[in-house]
Amino acid sequence: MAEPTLCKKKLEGKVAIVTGGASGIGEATAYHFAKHGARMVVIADIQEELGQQVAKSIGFSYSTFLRCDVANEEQVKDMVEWTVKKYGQLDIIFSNVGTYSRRSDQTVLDLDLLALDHVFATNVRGMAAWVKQSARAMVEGGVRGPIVCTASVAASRGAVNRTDYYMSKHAVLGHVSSASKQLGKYGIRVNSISPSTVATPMVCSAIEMDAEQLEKAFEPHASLKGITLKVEHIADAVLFLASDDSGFVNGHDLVVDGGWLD
Ligand SMILES: NC(=O)c1ccc[n+]([C@@H]2O[C@H](COP(=O)([O-])OP(=O)(O)OC[C@H]3O[C@@H](n4cnc5c(N)ncnc54)[C@H](O)[C@@H]3O)[C@@H](O)[C@H]2O)c1
Repeated sequence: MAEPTLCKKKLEGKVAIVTGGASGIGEATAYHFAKHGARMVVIADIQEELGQQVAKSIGFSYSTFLRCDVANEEQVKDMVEWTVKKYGQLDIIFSNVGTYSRRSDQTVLDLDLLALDHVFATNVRGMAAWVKQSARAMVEGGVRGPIVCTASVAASRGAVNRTDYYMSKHAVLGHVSSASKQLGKYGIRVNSISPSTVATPMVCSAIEMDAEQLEKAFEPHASLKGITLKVEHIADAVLFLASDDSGFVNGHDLVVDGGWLD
């Protein structure tokens, strides 16, 4: 048997974009990508101060922040072009931005369609714009880069409220599945992650709980006991899908829910 050799870092030399990298799951993943050798992690977000802070604490030699509203395709296109021009390539995209509805009481009978439009503009249109523009750059540059999108456990079930959010996350799975079939011929893998509830600013403010309260409230949902879901667990799953460790995985939704019990 050959002598074991030291493993190289999983993302050595790669250029990655993380959308929604100023906070929560995106922030944890931006750190994780840098820790695993990414040459540059470009953070896209609308929260400028927080985004700059994340890039600064990773180190400006390894990370940078650009303001980009994912609902605006021109901004998405500009950011992809800027990244390719500045760093020579785009290897990995983690399209992670998502938002809750302005209204938590979105039920089928009382659906506020303007609030639905807002959620869809970010969660569906924004996701589609990122997959489209980054895949175009990858095809053009001959890059067989992985694309990872954030769905949710809400992508595969219904709920008694937040109808628009649940609908939008179902759309993410449909989009990822189609993209994986269409982009496979270029060697581009497209997968998603589906976390269950994890304490991030988005969820804590929507549910009006602090992190500790939220973790306690959702702990009974997991069949797995003695461990609490943290954003780092999700970043681990994203890293798997973004690295060669998942080299033959395409069109897969990786659920990170500790065995969610309905
Ligand atoms: N936290 C959870 O329990 C959970 C569970 C399943 C799925 N998700 C999904 O995870 C993803 C990340 O959410 P999070 O929980 O880390 O929330 P978060 O609020 O901590 O992070 C989301 C980030 O997206 C940014 N953002 C929002 N709208 C934007 C836009 N139009 N353009 C650019 N940036 C924008 C926000 O500024 C924020 O920094 C979302 O897609 C969310 O739906 C979260």
